[in-house]
Amino acid sequence: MVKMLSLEDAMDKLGIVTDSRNIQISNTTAVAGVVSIATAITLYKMYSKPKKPSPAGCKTIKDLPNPPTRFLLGNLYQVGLKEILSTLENYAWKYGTAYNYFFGPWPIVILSSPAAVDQFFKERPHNIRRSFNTEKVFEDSNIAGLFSMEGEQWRHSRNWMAPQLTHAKVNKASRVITNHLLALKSDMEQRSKRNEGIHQKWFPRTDQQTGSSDAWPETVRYDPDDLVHEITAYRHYAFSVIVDFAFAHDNSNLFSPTLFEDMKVIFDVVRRRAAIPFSYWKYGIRTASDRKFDQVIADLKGSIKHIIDNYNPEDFKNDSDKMSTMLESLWFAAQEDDAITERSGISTARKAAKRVSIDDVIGNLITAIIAGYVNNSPNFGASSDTTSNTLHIITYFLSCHPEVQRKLHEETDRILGRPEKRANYTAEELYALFEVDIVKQFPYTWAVIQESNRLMPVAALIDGKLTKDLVLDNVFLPKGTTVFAMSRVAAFRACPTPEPFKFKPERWIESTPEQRRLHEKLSWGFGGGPRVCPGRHLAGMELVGALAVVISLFDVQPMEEPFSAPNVIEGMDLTSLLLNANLRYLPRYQVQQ
Ligand code: HEM
Repeated sequence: MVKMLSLEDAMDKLGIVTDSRNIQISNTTAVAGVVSIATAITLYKMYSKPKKPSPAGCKTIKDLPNPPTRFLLGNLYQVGLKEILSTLENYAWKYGTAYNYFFGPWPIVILSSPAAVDQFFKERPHNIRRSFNTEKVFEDSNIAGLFSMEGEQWRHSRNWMAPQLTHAKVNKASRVITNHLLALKSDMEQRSKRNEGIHQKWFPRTDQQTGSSDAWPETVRYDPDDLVHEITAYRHYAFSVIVDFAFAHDNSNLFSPTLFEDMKVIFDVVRRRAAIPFSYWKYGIRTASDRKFDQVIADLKGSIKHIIDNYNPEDFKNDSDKMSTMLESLWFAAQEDDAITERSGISTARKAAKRVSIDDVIGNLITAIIAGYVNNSPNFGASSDTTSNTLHIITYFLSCHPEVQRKLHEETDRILGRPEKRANYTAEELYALFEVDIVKQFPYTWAVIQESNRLMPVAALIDGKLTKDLVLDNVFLPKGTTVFAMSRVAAFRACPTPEPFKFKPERWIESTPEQRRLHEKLSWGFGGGPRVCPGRHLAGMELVGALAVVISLFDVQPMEEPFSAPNVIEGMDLTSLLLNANLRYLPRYQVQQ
């Protein structure tokens, strides 16, 4: 007999608190029912529509190859969500520049020719929108911002957000990041100490062993449980820079001290909500994390409102050299104070900002944190930190390429001084050494970042749904088609320099002007077209700062592990995350205890 239980009971079992509802259902019947109805509706919609004629000479979706499918499951049986990117990329190499992948009965067109990916980026957001329910989830969660918006709303937000993140504006932020660099240095010293402790435990010095000459001293005490995957130091750094840049100006006590931890709940909840096809939380159904989410958002909004209410415009007027935070700039733009808005470099945003509501400002500031700290790709439940994962990936590449690391050390030592000296710089001393544009100041360091982004971008795949019929790379795709643009594969296909799969930062410096131009064109680590990452200049400065000032103080090496240890792999949701990359950070200077 099928056990009947109320929705409330079921949700309670799952840790979900409901308002008083008393719908009687059985688990399996309900799930089977929903799946069957959804499938039937989809199949009906797919096959009842009159087929549109495709332009002459174009392929259609039906002409595209696909990996072998199973009834109703499509290709889903072949892959877990974690391996989705590597699976889709391998198929792209096997099936070519355009193929179908079936998510159950739903075909998704996977594009990986440079021409198609380039056009995909250019067509967004007008003719291609984000797929799945990104816009709705953010909107229903009251945190709509640039990342999730579409259409006119997106254009409007982009018009006033992008000017806050220009190259010129970001260059003024080098003073802001110096303090955070010093904090990162001391975090890295801790991390170095901890990992060296593990190393010493695994490989105790044999001359300290006792026992008779025919004893078998235990010279290796490797224990994989000693290792923890954590990039907290990088996360803290990325988080404090973006919070400072967006609103706080070195005044972190404007926010709750637990904000860093609390933000995680935002990402977790948004991710979960995106995976569920209806906005359950709007109907009083709430898990503990949904309630925590509401509280964190309310606190955040309260803090931002408090900053706005207590803001003294004179502070800004009296210090014209100071970089305005995004919040200040937006505040002034909204006040229509022409003199000040011009000085803060946002006059182009003024018109757009006039119509900005406090909720728009808040939503977009939260978006900046989400996108700058965590690239939350809600479509598939992916969540991976953009800046901090990029830093982790780069340090891993450095550990595998000592000759590249040596060149990076040469550049940074030449510009900033020997490690012994610069390890003790104050924030002011460090700031004095920075040129206006630190990305240009450290060309080799920047080439290392570009090369790492080419090989392992945090977003190697970007999704979209067509809002009108389009021909992409000679394939006719009707309105409503979901496409994935495989930007990494596309960039590899047209790599203008030899050995495309190798880590060679020199290709960004020593190649011909034509090769470099092509590399830049194919460089989609920050997306492309109108929706290109507006935070890329800030991210560039953060990354160069961290590598040049902090990471280069250490000799980064892989932890010594046996062959039985798990391989380093590119773990995936939809964004890259390096797994099993355990590193040693050997200081190149005497660390003060
Ligand atoms: C290494 C660090 C970063 C990487 C690799 C990165 C990468 C990307 C990529 C690939 C996109 C395009 C996603 C898509 O179109 O679907 C994007 C969009 C975006 N990024 Fe970044 N990002 C980084 C840092 C930042 C920072 C620091 C900020 C904030 C200041 C930021 C704000 C945004 C926003 C708001 C969008 C959405 C733009 C739109 O849809 O118009 N990102 N980022």
